[in-house]
Amino acid sequence: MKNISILGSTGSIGTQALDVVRSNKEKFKVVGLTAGKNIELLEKQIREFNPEIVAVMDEEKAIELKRKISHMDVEIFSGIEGLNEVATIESAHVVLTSVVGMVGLVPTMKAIEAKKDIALANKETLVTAGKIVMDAAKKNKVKILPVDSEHSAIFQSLSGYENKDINRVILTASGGPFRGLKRQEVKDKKVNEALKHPKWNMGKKISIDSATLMNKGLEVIEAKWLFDVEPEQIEVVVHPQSIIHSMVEYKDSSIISQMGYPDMRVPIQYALTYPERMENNYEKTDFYKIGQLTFEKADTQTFPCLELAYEALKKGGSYPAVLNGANEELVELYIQDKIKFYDISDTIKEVLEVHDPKYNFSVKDIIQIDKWSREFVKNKFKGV
Ligand SMILES: NC(=O)C1=CN([C@@H]2O[C@H](COP(=O)(O)OP(=O)(O)OC[C@H]3O[C@@H](n4cnc5c(N)ncnc54)[C@H](OP(=O)(O)O)[C@@H]3O)[C@@H](O)[C@H]2O)C=CC1
Ligand SMILES: CC(=O)[C@@H](O)[C@H](O)COP(=O)(O)O
Ligand SMILES: [Mn+2]
Repeated sequence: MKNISILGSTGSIGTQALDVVRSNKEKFKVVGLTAGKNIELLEKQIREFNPEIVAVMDEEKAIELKRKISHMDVEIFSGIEGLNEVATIESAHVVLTSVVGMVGLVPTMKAIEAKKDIALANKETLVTAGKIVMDAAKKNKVKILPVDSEHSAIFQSLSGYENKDINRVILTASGGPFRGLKRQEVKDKKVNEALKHPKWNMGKKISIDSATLMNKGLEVIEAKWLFDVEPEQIEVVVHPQSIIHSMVEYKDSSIISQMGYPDMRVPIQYALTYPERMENNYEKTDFYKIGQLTFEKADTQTFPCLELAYEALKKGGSYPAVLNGANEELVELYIQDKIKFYDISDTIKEVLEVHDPKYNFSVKDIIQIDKWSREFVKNKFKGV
């Protein structure tokens, strides 16, 4: 039996992970769950999966939940300390980090220090503090098992090979809902259209990131830390069918990829069963229905966020954390219809230009730098 704690169990990844558990109750036991504020869904999950402890980020919602289920045998925590409790629960073997945003960094570090293997969906953790996280994982001898579909694909395509054998990793991108459009056509697009991802049903923040291509930029940075490759070895290829989830080219020019019908339960399951594979009844890939697998260059004129992420990665140090913090704030403003599509990339460009970088930093420093970047955005759009 593998015991799992899920940080962000009420989200897109969290609920799909619980679906994997639901179909395999003899293999997995849920010991911890967390939500941001959706206590209605969390309560249902508690009733179904009977965890030992749960946490709700929002303090008032945590109190409300305690009142509602006071008769049940589950401890309820709140705030970031609550997330840390769920991340470090004694009985957990693996912690799935599926909260959205850099708020996942501290609980992930706590889980690593408590020697839990990490099934990592929360890419912002590696974007902001990749070196610190990977060093801590090495020191504590814990595995970081990628959940993000592209990184799971690379991880699977790497089996048995060493880093020195790699020429490049090729991240595939769907191109997002605005693929093929030009700046003039994209500039006034509203959130409802940006949320219509062509292939995946995901949370709002990552869906907007897909529309701007920042998701691919964050994934380039995530790949650097997970696979110890240089920015020049990471290539992005637009592949609108989202069947090839990513690829590795080796020094002998062979390319190995992982493919399949786009369903996040597959990489989630693999991270939870690794190194074993487990049967499931998910949709199988029908190549005759798909017909063609096509490839395009990413349009970085229309979607500058991808280049901005490469630039932040190449500059190194605290630049990726600044890029991420600003992006999180800007995406939230865009979702609230307070700013326009190109305010996102324009502002990230500005904040990267004025940032005074740090090259040696702790998690505490990164939290400060993240805050500074968010303040930059808040000041720029004060009063909107
Ligand atoms: N969805 C996908 O297919 C993929 C997602 N990812 C990554 O996985 C992560 C999760 O994405 P996704 O599941 O789509 O996101 P969702 O928005 O669907 O879910 C986010 C989860 O985090 C919780 N949460 C939100 N804000 C906070 C906060 N401030 N503090 C604590 N908990 C919070 C939410 O709680 P509540 O419901 O109460 O708001 C929810 O449980 C992201 O980093 C994303 O980039 C990676 C690859 C694919
Ligand atoms: C499912 C997943 O891993 C997402 O990150 C997805 O890849 C987003 O698609 P884009 O390629 O459009 O960013
Ligand atoms: Mn992805």
